[in-house]
Amino acid sequence: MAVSAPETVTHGRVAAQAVARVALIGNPNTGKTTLFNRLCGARAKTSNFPGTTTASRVGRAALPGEWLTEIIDLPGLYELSLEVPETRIARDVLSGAGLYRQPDAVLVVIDACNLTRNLVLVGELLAYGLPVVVALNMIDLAQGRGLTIDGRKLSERLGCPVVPMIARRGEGVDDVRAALAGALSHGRTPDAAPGVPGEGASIETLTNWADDVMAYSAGRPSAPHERDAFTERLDRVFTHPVLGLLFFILVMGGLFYTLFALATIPMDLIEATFARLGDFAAQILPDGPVRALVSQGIIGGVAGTVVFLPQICLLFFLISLLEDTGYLARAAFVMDRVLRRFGLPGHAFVPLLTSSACALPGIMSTRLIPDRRDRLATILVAPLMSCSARLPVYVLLTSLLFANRPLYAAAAFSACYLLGALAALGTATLIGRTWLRGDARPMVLELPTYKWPSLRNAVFTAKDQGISFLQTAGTVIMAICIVMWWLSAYPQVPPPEQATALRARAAEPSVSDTQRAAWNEQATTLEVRASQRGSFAGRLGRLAQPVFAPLGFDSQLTVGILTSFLAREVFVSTMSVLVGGSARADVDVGVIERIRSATRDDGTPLFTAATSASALVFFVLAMQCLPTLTVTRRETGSGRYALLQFSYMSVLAYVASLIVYQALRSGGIP
Ligand SMILES: Nc1nc2c(ncn2[C@@H]2O[C@H](COP(=O)(O)OP(=O)(O)OP(=O)(O)O)[C@@H](O)[C@H]2O)c(=O)[nH]1
Ligand SMILES: [Mg+2]
Repeated sequence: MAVSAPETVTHGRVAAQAVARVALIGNPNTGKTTLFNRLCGARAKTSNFPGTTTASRVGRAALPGEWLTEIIDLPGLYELSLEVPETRIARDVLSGAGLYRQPDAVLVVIDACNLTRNLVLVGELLAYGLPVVVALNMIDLAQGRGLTIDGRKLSERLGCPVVPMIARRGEGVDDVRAALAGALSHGRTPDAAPGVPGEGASIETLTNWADDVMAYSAGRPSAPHERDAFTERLDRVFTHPVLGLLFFILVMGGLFYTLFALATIPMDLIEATFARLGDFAAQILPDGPVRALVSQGIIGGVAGTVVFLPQICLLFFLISLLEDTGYLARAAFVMDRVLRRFGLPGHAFVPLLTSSACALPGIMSTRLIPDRRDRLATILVAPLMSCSARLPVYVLLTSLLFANRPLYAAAAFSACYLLGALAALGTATLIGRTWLRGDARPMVLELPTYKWPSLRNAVFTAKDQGISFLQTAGTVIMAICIVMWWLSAYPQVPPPEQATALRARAAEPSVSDTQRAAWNEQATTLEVRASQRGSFAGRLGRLAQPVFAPLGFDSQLTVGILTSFLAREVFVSTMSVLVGGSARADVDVGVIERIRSATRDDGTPLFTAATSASALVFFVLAMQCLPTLTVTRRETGSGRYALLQFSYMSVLAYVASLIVYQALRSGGIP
């Protein structure tokens, strides 16, 4: 919870700047966060999907008249009286319970297109007795549908200021500031307008009152279900049980294809650039441990991180666009029918989809799910969805599996996502039938209106996610890379006798140039292999290797797998550092090429088809993310569930990889 502890305000003294608190509240998807960002100059995530904000956040805004204001952006909610987590937070904030200091005013954002339903919440808030300012948002959309709302008449009936606005374009934001400053300087609650239902009024009374107010202030009566023919027609397709599902699969397929096709261009560029940079560093630095650390450890580590940035940014860019059009909410609706069969609520769609970017926000967004049983089930299965940290590993392993056959690679890539999703659903069913018995509740999700997606929003989302990837994953990856490089480079062992002998023979003047080069190369390979075997990493890998041998992993791959238990994306860079020494002499080969040419101790290729497939399955299913376990523990309030999640997924991954490897081997595939 991001709400800060209460501050003490000295009363009785005229302060140049007073700190006032304003609670920002409203139905889901009405534009609260958009307004919050405008008021506070912040850039919190907004999207055309109800329930984007799941925890409150606080920002500061300057209002006219020296008011320095703290604004609390609350999660969207329909009725204060409902017993769900987000309304409990809102009620606590409004009544100043616990840590919260009671706000000095309430800013309600209402959607002009759904006035009646939004007014129910306004009615409840008016009964609280705090000064209220109503922001009448999305008037552009309302006008587009021939609906006009008279702000003055509405204000008259509500007994509080009403400011028409278009938060997305920033129109009316100054008026909101002025109205807030006015409400704050009035201090005490104005008397309720006649006709406003008092405290404890039933939802029925409130709805009747809302209808009445609506009829009085709107130019054309509109029921919430009244929607234009275009929306109707689109919805009939998108929410159709069969067509809707087909369309959904098509959209997701297109999404991943675009991702795969477009991101490779900047990825290749980044790989080539870093390869050159490593080459350059190796040339200018004097020979020794520093040169090796910089050109292999550091530059290799940075390359292994940055190379996946294009894909992560592109994924979030595309999801943001999709979300903003309003399509994603239809997809959730379609998915509800599917998910409920597996004992998950339609609400779980958002956390699961988010988890296919990253399980951390995914698990946090399960706060939306009202039922604890449903919530727990969703949290437990969420990390099985393929997150973007698996992306680099999938890219690597699928391209090792299907070199120069991009179509096959793309298919294998999609199959990984499918396998993850199926494992999640299967596990949910299993949990629902055994441990957490009970039916998932049907979903009540409001379909937002269709909108043109905001490009600006998508760019910002992509940028934010990219930065946060670099900050969280990047720093961890960097650190692990350097440690891994050290583990694989030390302790240094003397070159094997055979290598020394080869070099001595190569140094003789009678030897031809080609023969000399060949002998030297053989010597290098022998030296590298010896130093790897003697290093800490080599010893560790050999120690654990028997456990992973039935999956087709050699000691290098075992080291890669072991280190990736902290954060799975580390795998690629670990492998690239580990096999770095045995790379071909030319420095220009990229990461993937280098790993492809890696060999086992006996000289046979490391990544055979069976091993690549087995490793791929392992990465789809294994729980290799320390931060996720921390969040599971926090969200479920018990380390037990984190432990359960870890053990279950590890065992699942091991068994599945074992089956794949052994089946492929017995099928004659190397
Ligand atoms: N056309 C139009 N769109 C708007 C306006 N204000 C916000 N939006 C869009 O409405 C969508 C929802 O905005 P958010 O700010 O995320 O809404 P929210 O109330 O914070 O939503 P939750 O956090 O999910 O409860 C976004 O796609 C915004 O770009 C407006 O005045 N006109
Ligand atoms: Mg929000």
